[in-house]
Amino acid sequence: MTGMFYQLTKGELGAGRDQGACVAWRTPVARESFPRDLVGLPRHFTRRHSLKLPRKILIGLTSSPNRLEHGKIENLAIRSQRLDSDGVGAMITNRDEKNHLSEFSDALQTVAKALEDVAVKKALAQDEAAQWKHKYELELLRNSQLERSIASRALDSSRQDNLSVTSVISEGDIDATEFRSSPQNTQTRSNGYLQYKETIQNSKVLSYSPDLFNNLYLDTQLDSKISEKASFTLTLDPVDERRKEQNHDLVSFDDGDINAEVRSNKQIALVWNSSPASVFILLKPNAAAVQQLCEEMVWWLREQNVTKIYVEPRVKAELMEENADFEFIQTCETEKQLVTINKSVDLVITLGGDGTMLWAASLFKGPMPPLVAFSMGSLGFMTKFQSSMYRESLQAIMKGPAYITLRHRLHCQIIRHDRETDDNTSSESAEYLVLNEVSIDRGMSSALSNLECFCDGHFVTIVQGDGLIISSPSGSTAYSLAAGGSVVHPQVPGILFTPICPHSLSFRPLILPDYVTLRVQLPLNCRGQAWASFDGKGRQQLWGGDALIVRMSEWPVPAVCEKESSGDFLRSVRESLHWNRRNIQLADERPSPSH
Ligand SMILES: NC(=O)c1ccc[n+]([C@@H]2O[C@H](COP(=O)([O-])OP(=O)(O)OC[C@H]3O[C@@H](n4cnc5c(N)ncnc54)[C@H](O)[C@@H]3O)[C@@H](O)[C@H]2O)c1
Ligand SMILES: Nc1ncnc2c1ncn2[C@@H]1O[C@H](COP(=O)(O)OP(=O)(O)OP(=O)(O)O)[C@@H](O)[C@H]1O
Repeated sequence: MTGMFYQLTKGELGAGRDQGACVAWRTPVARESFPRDLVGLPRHFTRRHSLKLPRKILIGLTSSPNRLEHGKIENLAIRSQRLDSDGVGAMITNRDEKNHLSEFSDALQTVAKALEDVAVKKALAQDEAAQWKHKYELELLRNSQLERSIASRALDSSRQDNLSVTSVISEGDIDATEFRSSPQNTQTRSNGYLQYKETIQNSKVLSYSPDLFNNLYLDTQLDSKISEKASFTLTLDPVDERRKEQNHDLVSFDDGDINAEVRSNKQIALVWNSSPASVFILLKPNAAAVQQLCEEMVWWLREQNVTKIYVEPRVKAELMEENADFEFIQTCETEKQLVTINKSVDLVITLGGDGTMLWAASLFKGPMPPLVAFSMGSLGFMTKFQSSMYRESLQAIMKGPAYITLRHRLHCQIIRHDRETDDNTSSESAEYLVLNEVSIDRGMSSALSNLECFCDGHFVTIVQGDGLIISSPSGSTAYSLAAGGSVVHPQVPGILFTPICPHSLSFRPLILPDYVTLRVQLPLNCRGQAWASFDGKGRQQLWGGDALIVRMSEWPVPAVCEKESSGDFLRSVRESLHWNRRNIQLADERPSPSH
């Protein structure tokens, strides 16, 4: 035997030919020693980073080093260069054929390492590109906000009061960018979800200007008229006296001892600076009771001096069918108008179940006004307000203060693999904001899904099963719960990583910190298809080479609490999910020894 060559094509181990001296090596030992991580590793690498993997890798064993060097080794060397500067390292020479198996195994390990390194480099490069893109977009948004503010001043000096509020308040824009991208920056993360700038870092007050809720994300071409939204202030823990003395550093270094007295346990209260006067009501469709309540609520809101009431076009048509007097209700016909509505809405009200709340959140593809969710569904985990008490509840909320749960959303981006150029950086991409989760499943395919997962560029695992759920804490009680994920309080900053029916005994769900960027990609050679769903909607098919990038969004859903964040959450866990429901054990009827 002069030599043996093994071809690695599409992640499969096969046998090649060396000048007619080929030995087909298909023993179980060789297969077992084939490193698992190598199977299905991405083989599509951008030209920009020169990380394109070869379609075929040759691994040679020979008893003649010279032949390797001057024969097939040429082929190997070329491929090695493409793979990594360190080379494949799989060319092994061995005069002792008995040791071939172990040498071959070592060689494969080396190749696996090289492949993994390249995959990690690629993921890092793409994550970095995504982060830069994101920073760039934020910068654009800030600039356009600034420009609008300047234009507004020039246009109308009589609105000076409003403008001065805006300029002061703009210091306190809620923005989660820094804390996400900077895990080390514990100071700015001291309040969990809120990040506010130096000037007000210790003031315990976050203020929202009307401009804050303009839908900057979607459209910057809208009119630059001064918004008529009511302004308000979000105050950290104004009521709880016990916590007044606490400073907001997550970690303090007093006396050189590191302690963490204050964690992300703040309650957030909303205080209106001026009364809310415009409301957007969203209804669950095809429910007579919901429509009836909406009609009642509209008249009542008018009595409360709510001057602008918006509904969806479908709802306006239904209301007008009932009573032509509803003409005053406003609506939108186009997406652009919807954005304009978002700019001037003080409060969003949903009448329905959790699905209606998800629907409402999906309409706001950027900042969102406070949301009050009335329960008119079957489960109502997140919809804590009783519809029969809407007058009392809305009166209290519009007077303020009201507790708020900032329900964080996930920003998801699909990056399509360009099948023509064989890379996936240049193709079009679609973006989504989800309140619950993005799930990737195998759709109609009967094959195992095969999803390669990276976290901040680090290889995590390959999901082989029905799919994967990447969930927000709010979504932890939805699909993720059904797949065995932990129930997480909505104010715990994290991202849930929950497999769906993994074909493995040891694949436990994970909870990752909220600053990470996750990347899930389909190998080019995947057998089945995959589908991504966003809060159970908008299904998108993913093909081999496509990737999904998920990170925490900076635009949460500020949900008004019925009582306060923890009280509402625990009540839902007990009453909606019947968590730990069990008959209480009977008391011991024997007298205790002391009696
Ligand atoms: N196997 C499952 O449990 C499963 C499967 C698919 C989708 N879902 C969930 O359904 C959601 C879409 O909801 P929908 O109302 O539009 O669809 P839907 O009408 O199919 O209802 C899904 C159910 O999940 C509940 N739900 C939704 N969000 C919740 C949350 N955050 N906490 C607790 N319960 C919640 C709803 O109250 C409803 O009863 C998806 O985001 C997904 O989480 C669950
Ligand atoms: N305004 C809307 N427009 C279109 N679809 C909507 C709207 N509101 C709700 N939906 C959809 O209608 C479906 C049912 O709504 P919802 O979940 O609120 O009711 P439910 O199932 O009775 O309540 P629960 O979620 O408490 O079980 C959901 O899939 C939701 O996405």
